[in-house]
Amino acid sequence: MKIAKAFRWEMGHRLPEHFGLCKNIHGHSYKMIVEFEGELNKDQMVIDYYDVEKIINPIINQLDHAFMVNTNDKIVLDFLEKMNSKKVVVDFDATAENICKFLLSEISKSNLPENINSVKVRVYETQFDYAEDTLQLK
Ligand SMILES: Nc1nc2c(c(=O)[nH]1)N=C([C@H](O)[C@H](O)COP(=O)(O)OP(=O)(O)OP(=O)(O)O)CN2
Repeated sequence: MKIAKAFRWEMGHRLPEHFGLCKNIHGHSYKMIVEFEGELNKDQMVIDYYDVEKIINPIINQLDHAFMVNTNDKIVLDFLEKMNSKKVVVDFDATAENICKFLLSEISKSNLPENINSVKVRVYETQFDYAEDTLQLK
């Protein structure tokens, strides 16, 4: 059985090596759908939506109104530091694919209930495109 919940956040990024417009500093209204798959627990739930929020909200709060910057992108990193601007420094370019991996890695740090077999995240960068990845726990 699966349950899912959607989350939104605003975040800036750029893809420094991109051939097109994405190399520019810009932002997106990101949307993530997180799915938990597993057996029903004693409360007849895969996981309570309240508990999903407890796991996901702190991760989203890190990202919301921040700029996700690759640690190698020294010009932007320097600018953000001088501006004392909210940032998430990562060791990858902020593609939708890598943001999925990042989110799954953050989710895996929380104490997930024993009955959960897998977690899937789907990240929409725009209304029309998304990346998706799954963390298999069992
Ligand atoms: N596989 C991926 N391709 C692209 C990514 C990505 O993360 N993974 N990212 C970008 C850019 O960040 C870009 O901002 C989003 O691209 P795009 O869908 O083209 O967005 P637009 O709003 O410009 O879309 P329009 O169709 O022009 O309205 C690019 N590729």
